[in-house]
Amino acid sequence: MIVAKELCKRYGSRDILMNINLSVQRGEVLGVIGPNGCGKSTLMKLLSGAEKPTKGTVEINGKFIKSYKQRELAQTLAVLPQEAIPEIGFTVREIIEMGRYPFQNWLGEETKNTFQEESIVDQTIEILALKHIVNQTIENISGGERQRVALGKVMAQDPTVLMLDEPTTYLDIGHQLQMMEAVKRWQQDKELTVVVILHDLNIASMYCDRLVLMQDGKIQTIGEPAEVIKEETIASVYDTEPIVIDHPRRTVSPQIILDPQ
Ligand SMILES: Nc1ncnc2c1ncn2[C@@H]1O[C@H](COP(=O)(O)OP(=O)(O)OP(=O)(O)O)[C@@H](O)[C@H]1O
Repeated sequence: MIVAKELCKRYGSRDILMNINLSVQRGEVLGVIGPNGCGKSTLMKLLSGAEKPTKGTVEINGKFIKSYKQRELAQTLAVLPQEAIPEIGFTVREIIEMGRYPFQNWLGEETKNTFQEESIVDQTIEILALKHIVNQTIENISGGERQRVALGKVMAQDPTVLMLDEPTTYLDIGHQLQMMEAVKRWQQDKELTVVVILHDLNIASMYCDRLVLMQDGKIQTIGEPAEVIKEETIASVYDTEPIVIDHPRRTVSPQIILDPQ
């Protein structure tokens, strides 16, 4: 569970985030949406402890984030940043194994049951359909495969809280859905708490329990997709005139059709 209270972030003389209050329940997927530069990544940096707020607090699983030790935080929370840096020269399997570092002692031995840990790496490779390329080095696989490997590394970390910054960038529509389905299955199996930044509002509407729509460093609206994905709201925040329709096969996932004038 994540609780953010009165979060503010200022860079120099610019207020980037202003008085953000939100909570994410255990097992909930919260999507963060909003135009470029509205403060989504900054919010994720504060929620994950990568940056300190100018004011306000963040609690993860009932404990203030600033009081976590680094290793303890890495055992609780995994973050997939916007541009996950590829580990050049390492194989796909080696990169996924790196997700286990927080659980290893200084000799590189697993501090949990070894059989179970081995199977986490193997399960991850299986779930993300990476078996056929496990021994290939990262520079010799496609951009979409690289994105799945980056997710694999955080999956192997076996966190209770997961934060993803635009995990579907660079993916074709088939792989976007494959990626989101993998996250959803994993999230449901382990009752993970997930915060995910998404630019694609249709994907956000389909995969998130609630959405927080940000504008100029503030929360514009927070609620279920049907409460947030509304023509007048999207029009005012994104300065465009979209058409919002019900998904023909789902009841709770409004979809956006663009209609440039
Ligand atoms: N370290 C920093 N120093 C100064 N300004 C920053 C810093 N990091 C971000 N900003 C500014 O804060 C604002 C919000 O940035 P942020 O990356 O959080 O936006 P975003 O909503 O994630 O954008 P995008 O959708 O383009 O990724 C931007 O105007 C950015 O230039």
